[in-house]
Amino acid sequence: MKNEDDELPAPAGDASDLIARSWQRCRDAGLDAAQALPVPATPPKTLADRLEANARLVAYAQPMLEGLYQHLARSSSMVLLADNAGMILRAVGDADFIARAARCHLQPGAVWSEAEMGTNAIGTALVERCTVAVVGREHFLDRNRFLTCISAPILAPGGGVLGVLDISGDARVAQVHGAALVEINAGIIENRLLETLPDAAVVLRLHATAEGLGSHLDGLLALADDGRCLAGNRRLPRLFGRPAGWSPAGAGFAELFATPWPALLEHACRRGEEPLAVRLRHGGELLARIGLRAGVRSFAVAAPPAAPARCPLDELGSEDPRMAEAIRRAKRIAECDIPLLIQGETGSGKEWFAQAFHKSGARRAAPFVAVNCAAIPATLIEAELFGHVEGAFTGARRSGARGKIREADGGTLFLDEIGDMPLALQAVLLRVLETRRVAPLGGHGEEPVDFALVCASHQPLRALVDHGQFRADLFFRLSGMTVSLPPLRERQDFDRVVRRILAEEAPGREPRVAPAALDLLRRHDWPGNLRQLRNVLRLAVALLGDERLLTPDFLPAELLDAGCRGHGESGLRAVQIRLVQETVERHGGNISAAARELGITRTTLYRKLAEGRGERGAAPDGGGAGGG
Ligand SMILES: Nc1ncnc2c1ncn2[C@@H]1O[C@H](COP(=O)(O)OP(=O)(O)OP(=O)(O)O)[C@@H](O)[C@H]1O
Repeated sequence: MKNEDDELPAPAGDASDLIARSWQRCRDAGLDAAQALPVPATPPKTLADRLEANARLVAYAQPMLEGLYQHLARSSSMVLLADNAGMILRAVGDADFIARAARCHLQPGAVWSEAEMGTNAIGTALVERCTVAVVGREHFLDRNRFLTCISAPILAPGGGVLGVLDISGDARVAQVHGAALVEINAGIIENRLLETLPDAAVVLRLHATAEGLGSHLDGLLALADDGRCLAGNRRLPRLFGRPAGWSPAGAGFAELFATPWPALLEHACRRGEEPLAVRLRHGGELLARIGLRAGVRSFAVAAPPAAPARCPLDELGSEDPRMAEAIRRAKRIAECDIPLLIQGETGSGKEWFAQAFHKSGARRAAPFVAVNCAAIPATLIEAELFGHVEGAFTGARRSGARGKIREADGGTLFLDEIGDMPLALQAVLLRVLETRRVAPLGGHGEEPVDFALVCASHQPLRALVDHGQFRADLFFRLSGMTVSLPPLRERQDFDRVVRRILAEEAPGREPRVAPAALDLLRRHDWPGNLRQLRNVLRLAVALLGDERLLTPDFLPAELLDAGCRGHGESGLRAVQIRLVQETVERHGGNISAAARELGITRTTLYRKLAEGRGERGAAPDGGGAGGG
């Protein structure tokens, strides 16, 4: 039988010093080409941590992974993203090849550094900091020789390597143009990271010719609002006649350009993205397209509102560990344009969370536009989101409509219950997210839009993807960062939540909550979560009038019945007893008055009091507090 290895490409004799250097490093490190596959050592938590630490990288790389894979589809290959330690973070590819690759741990969570896996494109690109192809038997470890891998490093805006973009495939299938593909796409990811740097107020795209401006060959320069240079992309040094690896970070605008900074801003404000010829300090001229970042668009005219003293996300109740974790994660990306997905039961505060997220970011001065995908008939969502021109369809508004996406331009679009969005529309939304352009129904042209995206769902979106009800590519696009809000019944800061809502509902006269009432509230299941709690407390405050003590009498009767279900009969009995004791106390020991108020007989009331004292023979009557 023919050995599969015989069909593999042999290492090109002088294939490269680069491969030879890598093999030497492997030998020096004591790696053995025949070594067995170790048991995977990475616990899933580590992968989750790395995904979180690299949230911006993952968010901007994901569309590139999918786009690249479309080029390669059905060619026994996959596209991978690894972090700067070589850990694979994401993989998109043929199901068959993914399964084969998993046999040598080429999968998310595995570390493909040279030290772990010998010469391989990911690990070797990280060491050599350049695009690397490792073909078949060029791999140091025997078990990896069925692969051909091509990787390009992804450089951080401020310098250093952030990660690696890789195409891996069957060594018998030639990866034509693979190196160019990974390199171009790595450059595009770098550009997106630079364009969205949280501190950048202005991003210049520079090119020597008008025809070349706007392509992936542009030099990019990110600047703060005072003209200080923050970072440049890998094409910038050549445009400024500097050596590769030169960084503009820290330089003032006037150190690089002879054109004055205010003139540049004025041009941007008056002429938008129309190219401007800018003079360089050391001679020569480049064409510049000036991008003013959303949220700071009007900074040349008026300063953007200052960030609030306390982060709005912190106001949501960070005393609960799960809320604190959700807040901590969201705060990490609040200043960047990474899509946030909020999962949580109905009424658990997803929209409030989204609003606080918006107010915590650079777009806080721009609109927050919410769309509930479950509340709009499927036939109308498209017009609602994308807008329509006059008479685009029967029933269309005569004047047309801008559509929610264009209303959110510059700000944040919140898509609630995204899981309910029809599949056909998911494809349209994906296109808008990819192109950042929107075409109103019945119109001819597309318009550019710029918004941060926050989505929410009470259904686990991942499960919808697994059942084919939600597009996987859209899911990855939406979930740059996912946070889960705990249901109210599981919140450890329940008492504080009650007090906070009471303070909001009865400002200046916050009532005290009697222990029995708090007990009742704590025991309830709260299927409607914060919304339901607020409604219950709002009603209680209305009934209280001038009274200052919120007792169980002010709570809806069904709270007692429904809420205690599932807590067992003894729990129910304890609540009933506490309720009876409190009522008697409030009536100064007047049993008849208390029984009248509770709607039970005096005998039942005595029995409850006896039960409370732990006296024998006090049988429960089995009814609710109002029975007897
Ligand atoms: N952090 C909070 N503190 C106090 N009350 C809150 C908080 N968050 C939400 N609420 C209350 O709960 C109500 C519902 O909140 P929200 O609309 O954000 O929930 P949701 O999870 O988006 O609900 P749905 O799943 O039905 O869309 C709000 O109107 C508000 O009264």
